Amino acid sequence: MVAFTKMHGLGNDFVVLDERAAPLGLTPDLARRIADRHFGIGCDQLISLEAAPGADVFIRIRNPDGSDAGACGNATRCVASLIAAETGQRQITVRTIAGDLPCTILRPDRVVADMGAPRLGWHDVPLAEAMDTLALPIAEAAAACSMGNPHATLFVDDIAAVDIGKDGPLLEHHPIFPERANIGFAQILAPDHIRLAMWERGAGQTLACGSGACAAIVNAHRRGMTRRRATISMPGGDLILEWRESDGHVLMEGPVATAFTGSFAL
Ligand SMILES: N[C@H](CCC[C@H](N)C(=O)O)C(=O)O
Repeated sequence: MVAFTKMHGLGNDFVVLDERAAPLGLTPDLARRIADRHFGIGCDQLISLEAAPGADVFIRIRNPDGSDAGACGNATRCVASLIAAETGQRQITVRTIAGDLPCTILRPDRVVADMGAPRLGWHDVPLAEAMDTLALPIAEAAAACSMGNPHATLFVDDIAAVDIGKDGPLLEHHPIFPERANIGFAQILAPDHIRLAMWERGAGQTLACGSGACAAIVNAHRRGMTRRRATISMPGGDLILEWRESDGHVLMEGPVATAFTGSFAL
């Protein structure tokens, strides 16, 4: 039997598997089956912990469609809290394929993750051809950046008027995004408050997305719509984001929770 921990950040939920001692031999098909909410355990992302010399842990991030992701803000905070509970450390470095992310444990259920610096060039996202990442030709007000994974933020007047289940998948698969993209619909409520709804690449609509919240503050500030620090309210709750002026890193503060633990036969 394989033990798992079911965690979430703002309802963005994860099956966390510990592969530090030995790999489980997961394949995209197995990942899809574990992530299935009816025939499996169910989650927005499947997270594998792996040993990481020089960091506290490496996380491999898989979507419910079996694809890999380079970043996951909510899982980064969740895993940091898990490792902190094991080690008693207050500072945890979570390694991802996109880099090392230093995390600070504020409380057992509240973590700040340094998500690193966004990448703002069209080829970084990536986009299909050279263009201004602040003005994508897919909507009136749309901007893109990479947080280690591709994000587009569409600024809308009223999120309630958006048909996310229709527009989300169309934009995720738009030819402008050769690796697809995570799509955020953002409504500016105040210079320090953004409402955000997410359509995630490979996962669909989720209650929250940490890297999407990072992209929202970066893109909103670049467009002159917000300050560098804001509360991002998503259906699952609030994150506090700061795009730090001194080094350009994005800091994300928010809650983490363990829902339950269990085991299953692979
Ligand atoms: N939920 C995650 C992001 C998952 C991104 C994934 N859907 C991708 O393909 O990049 C977060 O909290 O940042």
